[in-house]
Amino acid sequence: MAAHAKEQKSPRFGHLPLSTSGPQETSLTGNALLRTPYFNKGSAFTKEERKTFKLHGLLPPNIQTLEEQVQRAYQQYSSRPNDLAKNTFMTSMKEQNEVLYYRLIQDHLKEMFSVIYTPTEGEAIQNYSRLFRRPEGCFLNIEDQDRIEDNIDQWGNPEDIDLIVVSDGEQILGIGDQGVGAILISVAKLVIYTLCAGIHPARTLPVVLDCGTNNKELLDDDLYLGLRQPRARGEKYDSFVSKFVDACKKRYPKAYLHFEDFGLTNARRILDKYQPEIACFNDDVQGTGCVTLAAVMAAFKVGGVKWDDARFVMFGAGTAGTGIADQIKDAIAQETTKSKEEAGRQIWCVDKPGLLLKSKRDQLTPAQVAYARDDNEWQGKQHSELLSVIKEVKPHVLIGTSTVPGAFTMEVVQEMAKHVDRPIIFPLSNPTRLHEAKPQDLFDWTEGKALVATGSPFPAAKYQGKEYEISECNNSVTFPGIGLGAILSRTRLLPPSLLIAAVKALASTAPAVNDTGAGLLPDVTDVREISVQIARNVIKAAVDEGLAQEKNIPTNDADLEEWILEQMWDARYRPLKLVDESVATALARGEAGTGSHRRVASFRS
Ligand SMILES: NC(=O)c1ccc[n+]([C@@H]2O[C@H](COP(=O)([O-])OP(=O)(O)OC[C@H]3O[C@@H](n4cnc5c(N)ncnc54)[C@H](O)[C@@H]3O)[C@@H](O)[C@H]2O)c1
Ligand SMILES: O=C(O)C[C@H](O)C(=O)O
Ligand SMILES: [Mg+2]
Repeated sequence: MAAHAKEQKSPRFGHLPLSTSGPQETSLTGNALLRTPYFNKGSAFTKEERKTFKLHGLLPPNIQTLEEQVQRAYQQYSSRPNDLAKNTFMTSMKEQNEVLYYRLIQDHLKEMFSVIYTPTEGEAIQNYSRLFRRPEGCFLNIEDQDRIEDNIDQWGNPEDIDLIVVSDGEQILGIGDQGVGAILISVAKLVIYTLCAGIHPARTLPVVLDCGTNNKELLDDDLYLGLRQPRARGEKYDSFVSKFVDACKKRYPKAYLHFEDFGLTNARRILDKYQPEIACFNDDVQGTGCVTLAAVMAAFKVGGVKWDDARFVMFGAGTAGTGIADQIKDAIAQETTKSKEEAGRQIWCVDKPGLLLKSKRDQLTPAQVAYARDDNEWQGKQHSELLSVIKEVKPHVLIGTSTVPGAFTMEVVQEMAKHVDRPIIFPLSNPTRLHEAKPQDLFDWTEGKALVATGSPFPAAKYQGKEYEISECNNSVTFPGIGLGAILSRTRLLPPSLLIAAVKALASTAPAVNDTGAGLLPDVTDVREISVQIARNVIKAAVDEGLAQEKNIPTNDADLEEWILEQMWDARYRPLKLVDESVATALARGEAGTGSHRRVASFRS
């Protein structure tokens, strides 16, 4: 449901582009209001609201607070037998009452994060066509390219959408092609944006680009809801993506575009094409690169490693692996006197055939070619499997984005530990079952010396009676804050300088500076505050680069932080004001009951 950008007056800053407080206006009453999750307060509608909005007789008489509702909802949640059932419960709750949904998660963030996001969301995606109840988001398909603009158009006026998350479903987490089920990764990433950075939930749009699927199980499933045909490639695919991006630019010129879980052959190519044209971001390449770099920086502080001679092995040089390598390369070049090319030589990439070598360059993606080694460096040496590469390179850092569970064996890890004091090991493949190693094993195999962060959440590891927090090195720590900064500054583009600014903010919040057993990255419960720091740096960088289109950005840090905070959406009930349908309809520019379910509920926010 698109929220109109009613200008908000702040006592401190005057005009604010985004509104997050004050009354909300709607023409909806009775059952229509109760069935609109963005407005519905259920048992918390006040006495006056029940009268004004004709709710008498539609609700039991007792009026509850949001806190009481959270208590009840949490009991219902807890009674669900497993994580997938809990995830389904939460999806239903979101369709009933959005404020309650977000408040419930906010109050139990640590416990629920893995249920509404990775890894359980992966399971929900795999079961999309079986669990389907109500569509959520915008479904575009490659056979209906002529309708893209119309379909996109249904979601609001040009001012209404700040953020679009889009996936084509080819490489969902590490579970591969999930076809139309990818809509749920777009939805989940948007939920994280709202929870962790206060992005207004009604000003976002989840999209799936259904290009067919090569997942045989889905193609053979009678209940599969997506296009039942092989995944399109080549010109047809490119024209689909291009028409989609053009429609977004035309319809929502201010929206920031987030690409998620595209396949290896497309993810980087699409980013490279659109990065110079619009404010866009690929989470798997850039978000992962940023968070991993921040974790590496924190580990270097603990382990005393210097950028000049640090050696890195990337296991799995796909979208995420090369994205991380690029961020690390840039950091080496920045922290030392080396050129980017020299910096790249401190990174060894291993993929399916082994170490990437120049002689095989015609089989490599452009992003991989940058890391291919000279064959003569490896003449007479084993380089086709990870253990031999570890023996030769003696890396300080080993990062896994391969989707190969257990690839970091005891032998590999102990070989690494022979050569460095504090082996830095990040198994990042999601979901949990695909991790290259389990954190507890890494501690056991290295006598507690390993510095570890993982892609999905893990319990603390124990060594000799002491507990070590395992930080989640997941792009969810970075993409919300980067998005918040991009949206509030209305940056025209998102060049690397803005990402560097984001990493600096994140790295400065790292808790494990003195090896106390704390994790290498901030905890998820702190992400909202960290998002403010990240957004502040991104906004400042956008201003410095002349990219910020928002005119009223405060110039000093304290004011800037307050300005950001005032525009972050929070899960609390706001007073409702009944307006004439013609006012609301004019605002929504649509006719009630005809367009998408967003349009039906015309309102100002
Ligand atoms: N923690 C995070 O924030 C984060 C972010 C993005 C991706 N990931 C995870 O990283 C994994 C990869 O994602 P991606 O988008 O880069 O996928 P991708 O398909 O682009 O890359 C995977 C790479 O691993 C390689 N690979 C496969 N089997 C291998 C083997 N036996 N040995 C060596 N390499 C092998 C593939 O050839 C490919 O290059 C997924 O599990 C994903 O969930 C984690
Ligand atoms: O979605 C996640 O949990 C992180 C990442 O984007 C992934 O693809 O694994
Ligand atoms: Mg992803």
